[in-house]
Amino acid sequence: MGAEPEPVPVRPAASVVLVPFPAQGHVSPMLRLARALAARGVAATVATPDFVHRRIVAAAGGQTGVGRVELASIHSGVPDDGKGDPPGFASFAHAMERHMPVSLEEMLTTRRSLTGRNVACLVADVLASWAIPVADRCGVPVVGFWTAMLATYRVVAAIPELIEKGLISDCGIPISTKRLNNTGEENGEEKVNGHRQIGDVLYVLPAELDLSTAELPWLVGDAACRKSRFTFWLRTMERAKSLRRSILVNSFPDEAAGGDSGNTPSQVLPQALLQVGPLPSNGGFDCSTKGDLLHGSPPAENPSMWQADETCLEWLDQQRAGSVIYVSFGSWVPSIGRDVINELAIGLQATGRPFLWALKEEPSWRDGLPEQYAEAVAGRGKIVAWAPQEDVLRHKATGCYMTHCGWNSTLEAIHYGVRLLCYPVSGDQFINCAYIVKMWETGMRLWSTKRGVVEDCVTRIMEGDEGRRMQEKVDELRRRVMTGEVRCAAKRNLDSFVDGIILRDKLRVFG
Ligand SMILES: O=c1ccn([C@@H]2O[C@H](COP(=O)(O)OP(=O)(O)O[C@H]3O[C@H](CO)[C@@H](O)[C@H](O)[C@H]3O)[C@@H](O)[C@H]2O)c(=O)[nH]1
Repeated sequence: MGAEPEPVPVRPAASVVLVPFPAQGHVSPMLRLARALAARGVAATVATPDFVHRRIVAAAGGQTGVGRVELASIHSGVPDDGKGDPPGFASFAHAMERHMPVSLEEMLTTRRSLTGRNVACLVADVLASWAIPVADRCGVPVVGFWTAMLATYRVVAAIPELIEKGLISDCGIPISTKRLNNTGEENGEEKVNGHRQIGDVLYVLPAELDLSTAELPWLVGDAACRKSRFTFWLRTMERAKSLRRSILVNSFPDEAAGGDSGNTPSQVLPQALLQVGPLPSNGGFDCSTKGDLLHGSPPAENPSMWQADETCLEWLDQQRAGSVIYVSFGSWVPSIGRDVINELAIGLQATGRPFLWALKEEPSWRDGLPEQYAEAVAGRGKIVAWAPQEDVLRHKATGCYMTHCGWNSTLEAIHYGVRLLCYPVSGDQFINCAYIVKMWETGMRLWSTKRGVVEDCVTRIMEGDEGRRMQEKVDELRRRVMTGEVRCAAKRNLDSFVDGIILRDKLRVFG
């Protein structure tokens, strides 16, 4: 990041507690938000369940702070020895409703009795909606934080309408494979005032995305898993309704610019949605013409739950500029399957190009590799458990990124101007992929990991005119998002949120 963090007043203006959902893709942006608040003079504490806290403190070298941000632990009751992968959703879903509220309530009341002041605001990840009633009970104003695209928020907020219009059952299962953003033309509908009329379909997304009901975010895993994810979403969105003040969104203003926005209806939501992204990793926010574009300085240390393998960077130093395929499926997706991994491995080998693959050490991922694969690709293919991803993306050797389209990865690729090969797996990744491929044209979809398809797509993105056009498009998007008016608008949203906290804390009234 190029921008220097802003100077901070000696005495914090107000204190804020931030509660992320306990997954890497949520903890990282919450830490960034906390750093941005700290850079504006607010005392920020990121409170995570003990099983996350242990890992990020270990990654931060035993320190209970990152920069000026304090790290605090919430008792979860989830058995964990702090080693290996953190517990998954099934293990902590119960803890979020039963154990963690008690611990957070104690934290908020203890802080009040120690300082004589209420915490000025609690920022709750919308997916950590369990924290909202706790804040209400403690009389602490609460604001939401959405770590993904605003478009995805619109889709989940539209669940009641999706049910009402018969697109999904009341368990969230698609009733037909209708397009989510059907243009409606086949139904003889007309555009009125630039917006298509809502008929038996719902226009929550721009038409050119062409998403189907089979790509809805809660359709994860088998039938039982889908049902429980949908129940989770229903509860989450019910609680989100009480977030009357605002929801901060880690996306950039004008996500859909360049598309046919006439097809996107205005959806009435109960709160202001403030786009404040991409949140910088060091708390600074530079919206000059140069903006946060600089490649020179490294991203600030943001500890993750796994130790990054720093040998990646020496290895990248030895590769030709723009020659490396970086491959990662993030932190939160279930294994894509043994056969799929096997074909992908053979396809990557067949490209004859250097590749760096962040592949989890779990057998469900690694067992898919062909026998003696490491030896077969030695010198050209490097496989690590966890890469220093931002450093990898900003490295001049990196030519393209094969990704699951997690939103943080998507933002990081925009920030560092890297073209994408998209292999969405679950959740919001299909929506992100549709934006990348159809709206921004900064990547192409890898429909299968069959060796021939991998070889063909890698060649097209790395050498062809198609790939060159994508590079131009991603450079253009990067400039639009990281500099000038869009960047300034994100900064203004963040500043007005902070001014609101400080002012209302002074007046001891919020809302
Ligand atoms: O080897 C690695 C792999 C990942 N990362 C980092 O981990 C984060 C991964 O985030 P993301 O790309 O969003 O993927 P997930 O961790 O899988 O994120 C979950 O949360 C996101 C935000 O809500 C959703 O968009 C995703 O679909 C969901 O899977 C990014 O900051 C990466 O830089 C590393 O540092 N090293």
